Amino acid sequence: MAQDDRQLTVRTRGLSRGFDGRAVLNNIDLEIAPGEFVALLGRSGSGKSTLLRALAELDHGVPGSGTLEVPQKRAVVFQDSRLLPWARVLDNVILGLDGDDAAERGRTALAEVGLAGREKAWPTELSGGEQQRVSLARSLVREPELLLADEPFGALDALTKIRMHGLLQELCAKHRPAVLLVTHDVDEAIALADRVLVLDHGSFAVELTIDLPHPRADHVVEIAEYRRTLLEALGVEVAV
Ligand SMILES: Nc1ncnc2c1ncn2[C@@H]1O[C@H](COP(=O)(O)OP(=O)(O)OP(=O)(O)O)[C@@H](O)[C@H]1O
Repeated sequence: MAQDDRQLTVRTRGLSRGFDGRAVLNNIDLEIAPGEFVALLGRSGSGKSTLLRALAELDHGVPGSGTLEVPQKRAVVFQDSRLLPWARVLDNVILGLDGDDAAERGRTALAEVGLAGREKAWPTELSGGEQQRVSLARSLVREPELLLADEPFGALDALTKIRMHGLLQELCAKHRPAVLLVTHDVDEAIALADRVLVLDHGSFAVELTIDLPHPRADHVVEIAEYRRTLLEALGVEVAV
């Protein structure tokens, strides 16, 4: 089959973005297949969020060029859950949804993220991890073909983060959105992704397929090898 005939959820060609005359993304060709989970690593300032915002079409006014194909049915999750403080949890989840069954769908999504019974809570009554669960439910209820996540677990403690990895993995296995996860965490990328990309100086320096079944934690030898490859690509010396 010719390459361009493949069914893809994301396709960029020659995507470039820059600020103040300085190139941040340089001719990026990115393809994400339906249901594929891609993690994006890169040093601070390498352009990860710039790429994610371009895919979310949240970068109007940013100078750039290239083409971008993304589905309309997409959702974005940020490090900060961005819940509306004056709306109860269920209302946050279904805000803007049409249909008589919106509340029912919202309840189902909340149950899926482990928050059944918390529909009437205010966001401030929830822990950081619970707020991120609500944020995931708000995305899920929209049945996105593409989930864009910008360091969604970056502010969580280590244990909560591991639980959230399990939850996200479970939700993705069930709903099969294509995912682009921006993260600083090499272990998170290896735990979750089918493919890891390392962004450096505006283009992909490394592309690594994580060829392990889920759950992955027991595959310590392979994980160590992937880890070494990715840390080297990020310029971190690994002394073992
Ligand atoms: N709105 C903006 N105006 C000017 N420069 C910007 C703007 N947004 C991003 N930049 C610059 O573009 C570069 C890439 O930023 P970006 O936020 O995409 O990096 P990142 O890899 O996500 O970083 P981090 O890991 O620290 O979040 C940085 O040098 C940043 O200062």
